[in-house]
Amino acid sequence: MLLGGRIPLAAAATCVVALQSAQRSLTSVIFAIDDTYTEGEHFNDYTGFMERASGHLPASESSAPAEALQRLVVDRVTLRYPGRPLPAVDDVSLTIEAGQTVAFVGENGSGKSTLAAVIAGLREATSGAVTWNGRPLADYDPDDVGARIAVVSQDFHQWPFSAATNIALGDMRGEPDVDRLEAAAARAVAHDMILDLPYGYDTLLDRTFANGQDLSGGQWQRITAARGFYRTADLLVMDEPSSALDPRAEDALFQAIRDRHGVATTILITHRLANVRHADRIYVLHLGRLVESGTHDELLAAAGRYAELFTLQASGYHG
Ligand SMILES: Nc1ncnc2c1ncn2[C@@H]1O[C@H](COP(=O)(O)OP(=O)(O)OP(=O)(O)O)[C@@H](O)[C@H]1O
Repeated sequence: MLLGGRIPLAAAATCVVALQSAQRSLTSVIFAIDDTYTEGEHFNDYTGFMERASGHLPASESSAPAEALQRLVVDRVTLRYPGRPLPAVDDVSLTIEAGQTVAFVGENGSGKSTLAAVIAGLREATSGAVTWNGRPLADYDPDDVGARIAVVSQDFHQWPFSAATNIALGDMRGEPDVDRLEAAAARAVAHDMILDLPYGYDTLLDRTFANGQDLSGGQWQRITAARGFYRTADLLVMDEPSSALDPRAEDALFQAIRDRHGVATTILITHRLANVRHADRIYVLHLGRLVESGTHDELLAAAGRYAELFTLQASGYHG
């Protein structure tokens, strides 16, 4: 582990400077910072974030402004991590239309997060391509396309800032907007919880500071989801957004995700299959390969891997 559970103060200060001086360069990578950074290839790459935020990673020479998402195509994408015998994502093709909610499901290690990272432009495919309105993602200005994509990662970082700033980090273009901030928090079931904090939205979320406050894992997860909702992105990737939430909060969060249907595009990754019933399309991954796709009803009728996992979960794993 290169960084501890908390970002060191000096790094936080550097980060604030980087954020302030490089608002234009701030991309969805902010959602993908992880405190379990172990190698240069990690999905949640802190160094990669800092370099992008400081403008160190050059945009592609042919970069073009990204227009609003109409159709996203994953065309025969394979990603092989260095030193791994098998690809994490193996020859996957799928199409996502604007406004759809799609779900990636499958057992641990089946490649869901890796595929989402390729779609979000956080990882480069070993082969194949992701196209945004028919044009390869790599052709766009990374900052520009990044501004249209938000990723709520399962390995979110706990920033030592106020609750308001932690949410506002979701969109650094312009001054934080209080109404938008509170609306995003409400959708993520975070608003009332924040109002209960000693200083409300101004509460510093780090107990090592005077008057700072610690949050539980589930409370942090709500803040992180609020960060995702705060960003007015065309495409929102939510990777296990409810793993630490209590049932009431989880239900409310998934209702908020359903409310996006037809308005914005959402990729949902979750092991809680009851929450993907309403998805327009469910993609089932197994050992990196796309093995099934369809609606919940279609997949149940097909009596394949999804039906097996769903039935197992619905029965409480006791058969
Ligand atoms: N940074 C990495 N370096 C090497 N291998 C990796 C890395 N990240 C993931 N993998 C491997 O890639 C495969 C797919 O991992 P991935 O995290 O995409 O699966 P997942 O379906 O999202 O899993 P989970 O449900 O546990 O979150 C796994 O075998 C995993 O061990």
